[in-house]
Amino acid sequence: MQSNAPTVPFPAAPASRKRLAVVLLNLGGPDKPESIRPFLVNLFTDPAILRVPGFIRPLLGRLIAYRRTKPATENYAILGGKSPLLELTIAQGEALEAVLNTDGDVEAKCFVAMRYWHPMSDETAAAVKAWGAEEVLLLPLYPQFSTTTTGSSAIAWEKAAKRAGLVAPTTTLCCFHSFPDFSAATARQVREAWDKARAELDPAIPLRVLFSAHGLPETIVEAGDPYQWQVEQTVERVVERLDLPGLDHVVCYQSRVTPQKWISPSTEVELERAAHDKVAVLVVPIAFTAEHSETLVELDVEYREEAEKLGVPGYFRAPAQNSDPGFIAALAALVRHARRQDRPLCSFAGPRQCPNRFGDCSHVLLRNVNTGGRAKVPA
Ligand SMILES: C=CC1=C(C)c2cc3[nH]c(cc4nc(cc5[nH]c(cc1n2)c(C)c5CCC(=O)O)C(CCC(=O)O)=C4C)c(C)c3C=C
Ligand SMILES: [Fe+2]
Ligand SMILES: [Fe+2]
Repeated sequence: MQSNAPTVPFPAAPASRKRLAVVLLNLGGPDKPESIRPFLVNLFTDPAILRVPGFIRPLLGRLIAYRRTKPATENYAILGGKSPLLELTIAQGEALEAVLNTDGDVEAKCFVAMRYWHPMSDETAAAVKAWGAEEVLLLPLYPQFSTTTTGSSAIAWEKAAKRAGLVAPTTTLCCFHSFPDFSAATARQVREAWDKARAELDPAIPLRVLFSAHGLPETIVEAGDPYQWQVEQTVERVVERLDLPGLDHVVCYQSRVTPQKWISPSTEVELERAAHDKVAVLVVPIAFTAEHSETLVELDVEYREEAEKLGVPGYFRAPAQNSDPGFIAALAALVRHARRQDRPLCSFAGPRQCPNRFGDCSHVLLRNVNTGGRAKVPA
């Protein structure tokens, strides 16, 4: 894992080992209380998030950010005034880099490019160039593709790479919602959390799994965003591997922050239903791969309190992946597949096509942004 600001020239790589920069894409979070407002301004002025005519966006985005600052500040105060996301992402990068460098054919280095707070794409693209990358792989830490997350980050990276003069061939991975190694690693963590919850809970009380994903405004899904469909796919694959026949489970959506209609059911409504049905819940974050405010505050504090108030007879939470070795091994497998470009990583099926802007990638996620080359489509 390389700091984004190299101060000394890097030594040349041995001739046979290509320099592969793996750029981990994530959303980012404030590093101190004063960063909360500008972080929110960056987020709400992104056209992928605030879909209004361009001339209104700067003003409206700032207004929404201004109104969101107080609740966000209260949330981050619980976490010491900052988001843990960068530290956790750096740790994921270090772990991934160690695994990738056991391969003989590459010299891999992981970088982090956050979308709305530092290090952002411009700094990272400059660092990747300074390191002398011969190949770049953009690896989103979002399992499911959304135009609001991976799509937005990929667009930001493309512009930043141009500004930095980074010309190394670049591959973008759009998603890994159904990637078997990812499903298996996630299922292992969920199963462990299930067994622990079951051991603590009165055997007479049923336990329901709430797979809780970040929500999206309905209009974004209606416009073709595959996120919700991919979340459902992830849940199906994970449940298949849990080996808990007849498991009572549901997919629900958290973190609504705008007044529009968001996709449903909400996690709050599912807590009400659990209270009504007198079942305990195991909440599993299914669209975040690292802990941050929406898991550590929303799930662990707010929803837990709400569940208690509603009389839900038990509240348990499975951890996000963070640097779980199984998850890191799955990321390494994804990187290897992506480099070989010989396997379909996207199971976005049928006539619907993955609307990521790097092409009509039905079944194929990868495209070489700089050269226009396509991944091979398997027969
Ligand atoms: C319209 C607003 C938002 C959409 C759409 C949205 C989509 C989306 N976000 C994530 C993952 C994360 N979101 C995070 C923070 C965050 N997100 C929004 C708004 C939207 N997100 C806000 C306003 C914030 C800031 C925090 C807050 O005010 O509550 C984070 C990082 C948080 C941290 O602690 O670091 C992540 C990660 C996904 C997966 C997603 C859609 C698929
Ligand atoms: Fe978000
Ligand atoms: Fe796709």
